[in-house]
Amino acid sequence: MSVSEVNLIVPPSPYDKEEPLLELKGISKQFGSNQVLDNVDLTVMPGEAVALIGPSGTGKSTILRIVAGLLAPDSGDIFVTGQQRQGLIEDAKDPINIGMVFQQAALFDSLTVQENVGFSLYQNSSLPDAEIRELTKEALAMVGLPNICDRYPAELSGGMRKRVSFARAVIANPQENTPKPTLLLYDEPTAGLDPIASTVIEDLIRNIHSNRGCSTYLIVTHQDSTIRRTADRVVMLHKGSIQWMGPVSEIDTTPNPYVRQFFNAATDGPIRVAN
Ligand SMILES: Nc1ncnc2c1ncn2[C@@H]1O[C@H](COP(=O)(O)OP(=O)(O)OP(=O)(O)O)[C@@H](O)[C@H]1O
Repeated sequence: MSVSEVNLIVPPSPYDKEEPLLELKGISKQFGSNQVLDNVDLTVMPGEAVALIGPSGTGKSTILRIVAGLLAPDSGDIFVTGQQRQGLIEDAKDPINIGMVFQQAALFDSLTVQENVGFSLYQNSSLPDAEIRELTKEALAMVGLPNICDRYPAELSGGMRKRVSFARAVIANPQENTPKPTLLLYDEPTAGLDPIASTVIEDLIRNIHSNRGCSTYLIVTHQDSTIRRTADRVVMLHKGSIQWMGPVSEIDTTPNPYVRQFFNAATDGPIRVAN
């Protein structure tokens, strides 16, 4: 079965399309004396596919971890479907599902693929084992890996592990009364993959995106093909501040010097490379 033949596992969003799904207002974060984010404002509308780009160490993953509720900003406000976030994800649940796909697939080595994908349902639902198994099978079929339930992460290639982590991020609990929209956060999903494996992942991201329930995502990537093939809008970060944002169709035409330098891979320009 191909990825495109598989049905949605997350129901459609009941939310008003006009309300931002996510708003970051004046977000700052410092680690010791290192000012990593400096007054970042970012709005993501339902259905948007946004790529966060910029040189290494510029705060992209830090933004994802703040959006996921894993890290608290020093200052600034976070609104999720208009509701102000209080504390971290462990303190209060968000009104939407926020799933994060980490750079290193972050699977538990001692658990099977099936147990990894169903992990949140085993932890947070009272569903019987057989139903969780069925849901994990569907999620694995969605990422094009229908027959690997009983394998262990160590037995998979890097690309397969990433696809398993996608399945884990999109699995939904059918016991939740109100269907919630999902915001997916991808941290360098194609890093370290060969060009063909990258294309598989990019297609998968787009495919999950076209399913309405998981239609919004923020993706951090350095890869030119991943930016062009997965994003509608691009946000360029440099030293913790947004330097440019615009549609992906403008990355080759904007005169913005940061964008020009980044896509030309030039050493000359406002982005200074640490030696
Ligand atoms: N928990 C932490 N403690 C101290 N410093 C941190 C911590 N997390 C991140 N940093 C620092 O914050 C800066 C930004 O890191 P971040 O991972 O957000 O950058 P990035 O833009 O995602 O980089 P890359 O493209 O290389 O992944 C780096 O200098 C990093 O060393």
